Amino acid sequence: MGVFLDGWLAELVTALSLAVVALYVRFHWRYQYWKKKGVPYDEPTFPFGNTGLSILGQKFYGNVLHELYKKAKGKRFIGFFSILRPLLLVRDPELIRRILIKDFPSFHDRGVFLDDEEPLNRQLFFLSSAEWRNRRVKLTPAFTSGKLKGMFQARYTTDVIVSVGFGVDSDCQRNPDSVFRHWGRRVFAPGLKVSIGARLNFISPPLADFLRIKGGFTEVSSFFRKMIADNVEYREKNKVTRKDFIDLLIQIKNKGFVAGDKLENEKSTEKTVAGDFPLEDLAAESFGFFIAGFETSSTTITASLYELAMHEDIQSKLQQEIDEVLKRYDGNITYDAIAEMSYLDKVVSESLRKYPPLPFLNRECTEPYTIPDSDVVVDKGTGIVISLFGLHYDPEHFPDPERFDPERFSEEEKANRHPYVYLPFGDGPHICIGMRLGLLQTKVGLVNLLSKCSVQPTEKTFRNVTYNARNILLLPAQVVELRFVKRS
Ligand code: HEM
Repeated sequence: MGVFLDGWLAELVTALSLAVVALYVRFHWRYQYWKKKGVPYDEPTFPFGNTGLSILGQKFYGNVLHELYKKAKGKRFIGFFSILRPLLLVRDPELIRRILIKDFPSFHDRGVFLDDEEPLNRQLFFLSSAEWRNRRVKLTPAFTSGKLKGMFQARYTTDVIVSVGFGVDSDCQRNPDSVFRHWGRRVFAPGLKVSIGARLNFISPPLADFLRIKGGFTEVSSFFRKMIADNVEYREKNKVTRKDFIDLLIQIKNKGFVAGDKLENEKSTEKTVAGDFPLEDLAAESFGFFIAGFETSSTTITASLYELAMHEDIQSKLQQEIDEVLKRYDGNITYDAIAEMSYLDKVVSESLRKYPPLPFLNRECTEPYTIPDSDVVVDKGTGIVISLFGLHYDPEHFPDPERFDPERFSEEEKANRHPYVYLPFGDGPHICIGMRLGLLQTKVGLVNLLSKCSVQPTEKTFRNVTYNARNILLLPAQVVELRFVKRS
């Protein structure tokens, strides 16, 4: 016998039904949000809003956003929902420019949730603005071209990142099972639970916060933190210096700034002092460099090689440039030699257009904001999303967008289009801090390979790429099979 009804089962079913109805009403009411504001929006469905396929791992989030972008053709922005959270996808390049740069004070957070109980989460990409600003000022001098030139060694992605970031030799090229590749893979090819968590951190931060989902790094946390702590201790004890990020981060930890840069004097305000960048933050930051630089650059190298294999004419033209420049540098792949390869720059730019490793940018509205030339007020807390697939594949900006054409990046073509329709590294104060390093290591990898080998498709090489729906970063769902043929 139940308290109100005949049996406990009937009471349970009734209570559950009432809860579902209450939830449904709550969602239905929330889903009127954009309508009430007079903003065009994509009709959401209960309970995931417009991002269900991505949260459930059935569709790549980059593609979900691309479709929304296409649906909003002719409009400056479109509203949508991630579960209960209203988001605004912005299409208009002029409005994008304002959000990223001029009106940055109203959008200074990225709006991604990562639990700060996990020490590795305390890194630039995820910090909220109060801490981010100070950290960004400290870290910027570590990425100047002078510093990169000093660190530069001709190695490939994992090795470069590991060498410059961690000060240890990873030997990933000769040993594909090296410990770094192993841990790198654990970060980027996580299990189901971690991958759902990672998607929620980006797609639905409030739910991730509610569920206290820590982000994907807990599994790898102790390995990286111990490695960095041992490394720092060894260097400090034995007075070892190497020209790498760890050196620079140790300087920040001990002195509060990086020596030898203009910024040292310009920006060392009273906030930039020793002691507010402890070892734990140093570890988080170097781990951040590892994760931000590992997959992004290797994806760009793979994408470039894939397109070059499919376009023999472009590959020959590039190899001709590489051969000519390297001849002048006695075969040495130096920083200056890479800088002289202008066609290489176009090829990499076009690869980043078609395959932006992070195919969206996000910001959170941090104070009510009236969209210029409209009556729409964006409320504090609203998520702002910019679809890079949308912009980079928009035929209005890039005619015949599926075609791989490095000439889109000739000075003339670049001058003919709006600068905010091509944003593989983002822009504004949150722009990728590792842009120069990412480009450099991608180019070094390509030059190393293409100076010795040509690349060809095999019968198994796919013609239509699809993306791994469980990942936030762009990763092909299939293996990219290519044949390398030694050049004579
Ligand atoms: C081809 C390589 C790379 C691509 C395409 C790429 C792309 C991006 C993008 C799109 C953002 C977001 C920018 C925004 O929101 O406006 C970003 C942020 C960031 N990237 Fe990269 N990245 C690359 C390589 C690297 C490397 C090598 C590092 C470090 C060693 C790095 C470190 C970071 C950090 C720390 C942030 C956060 C910056 C901030 O919020 O202040 N990235 N990157």
